[in-house]
Amino acid sequence: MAAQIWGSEKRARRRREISAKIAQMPELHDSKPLPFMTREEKIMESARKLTILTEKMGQIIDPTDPAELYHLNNEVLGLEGNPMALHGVMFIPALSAQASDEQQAKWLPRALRREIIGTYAQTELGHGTNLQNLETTATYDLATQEFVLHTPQITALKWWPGNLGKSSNYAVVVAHMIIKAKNYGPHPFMVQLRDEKTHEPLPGITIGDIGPKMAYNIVDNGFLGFNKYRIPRTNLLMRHTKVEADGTYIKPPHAKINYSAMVHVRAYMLTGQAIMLASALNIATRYSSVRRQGQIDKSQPEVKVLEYQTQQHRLFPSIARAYAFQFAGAETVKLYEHVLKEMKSGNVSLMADLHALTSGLKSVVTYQTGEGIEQARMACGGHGYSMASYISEIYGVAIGGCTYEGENMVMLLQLARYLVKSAALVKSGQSSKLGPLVAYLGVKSEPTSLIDRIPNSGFTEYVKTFQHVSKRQTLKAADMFFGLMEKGEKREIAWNKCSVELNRASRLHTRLFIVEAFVRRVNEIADIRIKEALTDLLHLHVNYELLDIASYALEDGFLSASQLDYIRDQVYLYLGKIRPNAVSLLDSWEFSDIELRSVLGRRDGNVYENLFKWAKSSPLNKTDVLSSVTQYLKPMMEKARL
Ligand SMILES: CCCCCCCCCCCC(=O)SCCNC(=O)CCNC(=O)[C@H](O)C(C)(C)COP(=O)(O)OP(=O)(O)OC[C@H]1O[C@@H](n2cnc3c(N)ncnc32)[C@H](O)[C@@H]1OP(=O)(O)O
Ligand SMILES: Cc1cc2nc3c(=O)[nH]c(=O)nc-3n(C[C@H](O)[C@H](O)[C@H](O)COP(=O)(O)OP(=O)(O)OC[C@H]3O[C@@H](n4cnc5c(N)ncnc54)[C@H](O)[C@@H]3O)c2cc1C
Repeated sequence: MAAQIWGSEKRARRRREISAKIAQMPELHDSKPLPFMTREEKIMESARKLTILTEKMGQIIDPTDPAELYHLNNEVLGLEGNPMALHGVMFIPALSAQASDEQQAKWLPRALRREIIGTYAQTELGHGTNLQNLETTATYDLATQEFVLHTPQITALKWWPGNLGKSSNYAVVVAHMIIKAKNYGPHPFMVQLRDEKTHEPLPGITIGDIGPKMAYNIVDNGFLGFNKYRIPRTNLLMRHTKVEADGTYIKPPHAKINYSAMVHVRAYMLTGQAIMLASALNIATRYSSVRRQGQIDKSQPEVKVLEYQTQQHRLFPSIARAYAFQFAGAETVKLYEHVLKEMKSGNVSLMADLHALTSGLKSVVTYQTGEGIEQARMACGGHGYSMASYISEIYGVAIGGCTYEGENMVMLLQLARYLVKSAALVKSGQSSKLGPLVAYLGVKSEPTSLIDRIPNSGFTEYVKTFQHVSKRQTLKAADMFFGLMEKGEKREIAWNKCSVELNRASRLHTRLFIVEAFVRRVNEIADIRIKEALTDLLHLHVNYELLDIASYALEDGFLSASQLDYIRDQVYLYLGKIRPNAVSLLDSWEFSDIELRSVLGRRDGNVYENLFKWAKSSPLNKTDVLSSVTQYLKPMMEKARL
């Protein structure tokens, strides 16, 4: 199963080997539990481990393999981030995709050797979503052949970029490029921010940390202002766009090609979300198989809380989602790598499809991951609320994904643009022009679902039902939009008036894709035992998800009330079937205790001993009487007693 999750036997084996090596290297372990550290201590601890990793990485992993590097980071540095998180996730991908060969030769080896640390500075205090209204300017000075970066007012301060505040000395900065008074829109520039020797900010640069956040507090998300700060013309990233010495602008082959670093993260973050969801569920499910509370049959001893149907219903559909996200994420990364290769050789025809797909997936996956992790926390009762579970940290980090790389609602609306265009093709009889991801919009649907009549259809009837509701909602929202315009409404106003319905279509379309990715994977599996276990999980997935969106299928009678009862029964049937495998389905992800960082979810299951030991090590327990008591509470009580 681990091979299914991680992509191959080799990958799964390498993960195990890497975890085993790290277990033998105490210098790479947290020196004390992260929840007991201040933010400054955590940042120091992370930097300490990061530098050891830089020295010893070659002994542990193949540093050219991104999957191995990712696992190493998760184990050693953890999910709260690290001082170079954005360096790997966005800075290097931005240079790789957007810098010319000559620029790459100059900067990439230095970045890869970690001579310099970089980030991706795009979002501003006043604007994150609407990139067209970013305010930082890069004005070309023909006389000196330099761009002059400037922050015209407080809202133009770069705000949020990870590791910008304190760690990075370089950044890819997105600014509006102005040449001879003409604004060419946002473009990426390579900018040195700090002196390479002293790490002091360079003159003309105001920079710092934006303060603590809900989670991710090892990352120094930062602010950045420029005061007429000059950089050479050749620091504009010039793989796709060029500005010649005389100010001549050569436009890129696709208007949005400079957005590639964002698409990179949107594609890769899906498996990251799956891992966080599976981690939280691993903790909750292990704990639920240790925790005994109450009886189902009063004549019997107390049961493990995992025996309760409500507990299973709370956890198991999310287990199925974690697998589904992992499989859909793997397909998306494959597509992304293909499109990137095509883009490098000038073929940009697949960019729109990739953008639509990743926009929808990042939104649905991050939202449902957040839901699943919060359920996992509640499933642990009181101990879930303790930082000893570590679930609150996982939650805080995971839901950051609902916001970064494009706010979820906004990204769903990006997918909706694609769906509406596709609906227009269907309506004008041009279904043959539909791309493979939306081809189902052009296929005539049956009048009613056959879900309960062909139970051995190998999920075909389920996929058809998802297709039906997605198609119906897409066409309905598109009709609403076109209808308003026909009545004379301006396009943008009509769009806004339909946007809730449009986003519903986007979610349904994305959920269909996730189901299909899960079905595709299960169909590919040869090992009968693995296939069986995953088929059970897939049964739970399709039935649970369909129940969740049933109102769309009931509206037009595609599903009947009795079919809904059938689907519900199937959910209960598969909850029971999955119960014996539940812990194994999560243990198969093979998270080490070091990686999970959860006292509650450790592999040994010694929950109560571990919790007591952990509480005793709390800094508050170093002394029996705190100074807050001697200084304030004791005098207060004494005064009251007089
Ligand atoms: C590893 C895990 C670790 C995980 C660890 C991760 C650590 C955290 C990292 C976080 C880093 C960040 O957040 S970095 C900052 C991220 N920021 C964002 O994501 C900003 C979100 N905003 C945007 O992406 C954009 O502004 C949009 C897409 C919302 C709107 O862009 P716009 O330029 O105004 O375009 P708009 O008019 O809406 O659309 C014009 C046309 O362009 C198309 N279009 C728009 N974008 C694209 C695109 N990328 N590719 C192709 N086409 C595109 C549209 O579909 C549309 O096509 P047509 O319909 O006309 O055909
Ligand atoms: C943990 C974290 C890490 C980050 N890292 C980076 C980084 O490394 N580099 C970087 O540059 N940025 C980074 N960001 C910033 C991030 O990319 C932005 O916050 C994000 O793109 C959302 O933009 P915003 O903050 O402007 O939200 P807003 O757009 O202001 O969103 C506020 C509300 O307005 C709604 N809204 C906005 N526009 C529309 C619209 N057109 N239609 C409908 N509704 C709309 C949204 O749906 C939302 O409900 C990070 C953010 C976080 C939280």
